Parts: sequence; C-alpha cells; structure tokens
Amino acid sequence: ATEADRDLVIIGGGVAGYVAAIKAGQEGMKVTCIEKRGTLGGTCLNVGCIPSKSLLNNSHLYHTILHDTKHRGIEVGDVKLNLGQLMKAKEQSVSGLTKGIEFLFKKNGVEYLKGTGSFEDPHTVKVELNDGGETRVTGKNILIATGSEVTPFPGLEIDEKTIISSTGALSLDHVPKKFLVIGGGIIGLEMASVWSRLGSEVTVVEYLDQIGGPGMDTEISKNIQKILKKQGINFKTGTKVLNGEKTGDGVKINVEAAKGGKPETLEADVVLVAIGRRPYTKGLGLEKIGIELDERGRVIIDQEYRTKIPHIRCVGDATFGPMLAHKAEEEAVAVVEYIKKGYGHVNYGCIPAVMYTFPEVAWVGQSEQDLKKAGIPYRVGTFPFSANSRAKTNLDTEGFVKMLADPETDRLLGIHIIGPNAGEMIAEGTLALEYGASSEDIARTCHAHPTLAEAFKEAAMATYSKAIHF
Ligand SMILES: Cc1cc2nc3c(=O)[nH]c(=O)nc-3n(C[C@H](O)[C@H](O)[C@H](O)COP(=O)(O)OP(=O)(O)OC[C@H]3O[C@@H](n4cnc5c(N)ncnc54)[C@H](O)[C@@H]3O)c2cc1C
Ligand SMILES: NC(=O)c1ccc[n+]([C@@H]2O[C@H](COP(=O)([O-])OP(=O)(O)OC[C@H]3O[C@@H](n4cnc5c(N)ncnc54)[C@H](O)[C@@H]3O)[C@@H](O)[C@H]2O)c1
Repeated sequence: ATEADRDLVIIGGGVAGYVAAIKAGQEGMKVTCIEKRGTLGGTCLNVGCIPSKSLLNNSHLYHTILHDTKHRGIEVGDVKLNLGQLMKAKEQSVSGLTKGIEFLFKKNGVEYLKGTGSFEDPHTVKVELNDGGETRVTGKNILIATGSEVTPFPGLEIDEKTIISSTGALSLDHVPKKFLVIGGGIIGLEMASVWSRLGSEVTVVEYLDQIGGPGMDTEISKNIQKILKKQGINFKTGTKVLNGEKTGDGVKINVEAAKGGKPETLEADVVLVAIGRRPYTKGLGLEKIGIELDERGRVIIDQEYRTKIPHIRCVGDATFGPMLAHKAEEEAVAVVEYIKKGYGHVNYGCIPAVMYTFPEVAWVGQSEQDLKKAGIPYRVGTFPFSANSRAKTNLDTEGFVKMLADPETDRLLGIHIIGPNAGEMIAEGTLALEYGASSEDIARTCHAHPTLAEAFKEAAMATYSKAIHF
C-alpha cells in the first residue's frame, strides 16, 4: 500500500474537530478536516452554545426592560418585541464565529473539505463532497469527531414546528402561547427561560425529582427551581411522559407520576423534546473496519483516545464523558499532543458546568449527593448574594456560593454557585480545584471590592472559619 499522505485526517468540524485541526496545524502537522454541514463549528456554534446564549441574553434584556426597571428609577414607554430582529442578531453572532474558524484554518494551514466522510479502510477516508463528486484522503492518524444528535422521543416525530428539538427552539418564527418542555435538563431549562421571557406559558415535565439533571447539586437544584417558578415557569417533576399526539393545531401529551399515579393530559402549541443527546456515528462505516461502540452508541476508546485501531482516535460528544463544548476542546488539544508528543492532559474531575438561566447556575467538582454516596466526609461553607455589596447595588441578590471541602486537609472538593455571572465566577473555582487549593487558599487571596467574586471569597472563609459579612 502507498503511504498515507496526511499526518491527521479529522472527520467532523465541530468544537472537537476544528480545535484539533488548528492545534495540529500549529504543531506543523499536515491536516485535513472534513465537515458536512457547510459551516464549521458543529452543534455548538451553529445550533447549540452560541445561538442559545444570544437568545438567552437578549430575551433577558427584553424581560428586564419590561418588568424590572421601574424600581431602578427608569421608566420606559412602549416596549415591543421584534422576534425577526432577535433571530437576526443571533445569526450574526453565529456567522461571525463560524467564519472566524475558516480564517483560523487558513492561518494554520488546515485543509478544509466540505463533505461527508466515511472509512474505506483504516487509513483511507472517502469524502462525498457537498458540491458533488467524491475524493479520498489518507491519514497516518484519523480522528473521529462526529459529535451527537438529539435523542428522539418514541412516537413524537420532530417536525421542528409543533414538535421541536433544541434546533427548532432556537429559530421559532412566533412566540407560542403554550410551550411544553419534555426534560428539565440544561437544554430544557435554557429554552424554557427564553420562551417564557418572550411571553409563552411554559411547563417543564421532568422524570426525576430534581431539575438540571442528576449531576446538579440537589440543594442548588431545589433553589433554582424556586427562582424559575417565581419567574413564571411551571414544573412537573417526578413526572413521566407516556406518549403524545398531534392535534389540529397543537400537541397533546399524556403524563403520569414517575412512581405511578393517575395519568393526566397536557396540551400545548409547541412541544420541545429535550431528553438528552446521543453520539452520532451514522454512515461512518465503523463496522467495516471493526471499531466498536458501547451500549449507548459511544465510540470505545482508551485513555489516549485510541480505538481498537490505535491510529484511529475519537474525542468530543461521540465518545465518553459530559457532552460539553469545553470538554471537547480540552480533549482535542490533548489528542493532538498524544499523537505528536505521546502525552496530553485532561482533568476529568475538573470540568465546569454552567446553566445560563437567570441567575446562572455553575459548578465544578463533586456535589453533596456525590460525596454522600461515596462516603467521603466533607464540610460546607455558603455565602448568599443578598449579603454581597455588588449584588446589592445591582439589585440582583438571588442565589449563593456553596463550597465543599475535606474536613481534615481543607482541600476543595466541589464548588456550586447560583447567581448573576456564576458562569464567569466558576473559573476561579475550576482553577482552585485544578491546583488542589484549600478553602483557606481562596479566603486569603485578595478579591477586589465591590465585586460578586467577593461572595466566592466569603464562602471560602465560611468553609474553614467564618464569613465576615454574614
Ligand atoms: C442547544 C444546545 C446548547 C448547548 N449549549 C452548550 C453550552 O452552553 N456550553 C457547552 O459547553 N456545551 C453546550 N452544548 C453542547 C455542545 O454543543 C457539544 O458538547 C459540542 O458541540 C460537542 O462538540 P463535538 O465537536 O464533539 O460535536 P459537534 O459539535 O456535534 O460536531 C460534530 C460535527 O461533525 C459533523 N459530522 C458528523 N458526521 C460527519 C461525517 N461523516 N462527515 C463529515 N462531518 C460529519 C457534524 O456535521 C458536526 O458539525 C449545547 C448543545 C445544544 C444542542
Ligand atoms: N449550558 C450548557 O453547558 C449546555 C446547554 C445545553 C446543552 N448542553 C448539553 O447538551 C446535552 C443534552 O442536553 P439535554 O438537556 O437534552 O439533556 P440532559 O441529559 O441534560 O437532560 C435531559 C433530562 O430529561 C429527563 N428525561 C429523560 N426522559 C424523560 C421523560 N421520558 N420524561 C421526562 N423527562 C425525561 C432526564 O431526567 C434529564 O433530566 C447535555 O449533555 C448538556 O450538558 C449543555
């Protein structure tokens, strides 16, 4: 056989794929990235992180202007929603970023093929080009970075009009009167927030007893549920969706208590299916070359991201771990380092999560229920934003910072925040955990005044001693 002519061929141009491509380019590798969507950035940039945050930000601004200005001394006249412009602003953010990645590809010498890749043999990827025709590329190393897709709900076919996935929820052309969300995980709660702020009557049906997914600290989950309820979102937790059907102009959904009970029928104009995402490896031809998936469809890999065929690796949503863009990005850098240098670094105990509701929820490390389950002793320190001077000046005092630390060594085990800008504040917690800091390390670090970050410092003080302002 002729020798493979590229150092690395990447299938998928999402966060995992494009970051690996840029990193490989920077390392002087000859690299090709294949993406079928027509734009780079994958789910995150096109139909995930970025468009959702644009809608969350602008719907929050709209809601604030409508309901939260008078007591601040600002009186506004007629406030109107221009949904078309709201969507245009979202599209502008998306296209600016996706084009930026094309620029970075050029800058770093990455070859970009617009088309669908599949394995012909372990070193050869066939590419069916989007504009017709096909080509073949060969790689010494091949990276599977094909991401994930929405998990469908059996019997509820997604038409992106009345029964929608997150993709439809990011581009509705009207504000539905009744918006029902199946699944109170992160997607469900972010989209519930957007449409509730824009005027829909929103109900979230969640199978578990808590919202935010099982990974969210239960105390935090209970608190954010109360806050979101006050904002007008209805919750049915501990409730199972049985089935549903389209009616003339909407959808009927049958539910019952998860632990059994009387069935109930809920009606809505639009239903969002947000019960999770599953790895996407369709059409890759993995079976042909003997690469295996686990029972949840994840590509099976070892600690260096190698499949059974060691020069074929996989990172991002298509394999194990939380389906998060920053986790995919970390792995993308690490996998190129493994290929190039033989070592890489991702600390899976230290991957932050952020839910961009208002206030935001952010956490890193272990939850109280994790620690209890593992029988690990811990002590808790909390500090409420109602006692933080910056939160008070901002008139946004809901939420708190909660820290969990080892009672003997004081080493931090987990940090959980509900509060404005929690997503930015958690970076300090992530750094602390990454470097094995103690709560006293944080408490003895000077924090500028007045800032929300002081709540972080005071929670640390409360963990090993006492907070000053509470
Ligand atoms: C609504 C929503 C909001 C989200 N918000 C956040 C957030 O705020 N923060 C966060 O961290 N995460 C968020 N996520 C999750 C995040 O989008 C994913 O974790 C991330 O996109 C995973 O990156 P990836 O590269 O592994 O996969 P993807 O981004 O899915 O990229 C895979 C790419 O591969 C392409 N592809 C697949 N098969 C082939 C093939 N055979 N040939 C060529 N190309 C192929 C696909 O077209 C796709 O572009 C969100 C997800 C959704 C749905
Ligand atoms: N801000 C962010 O970081 C962000 C934003 C959006 C999405 N994401 C990622 O995208 C992925 C998918 O998000 P998601 O919210 O769809 O999944 P998820 O797994 O986070 O939540 C799905 C929820 O649906 C519930 N559920 C499942 N079946 C149900 C049923 N039959 N009836 C009622 N409830 C049911 C589950 O109990 C769970 O709470 C996640 O991995 C998430 O981390 C991240």
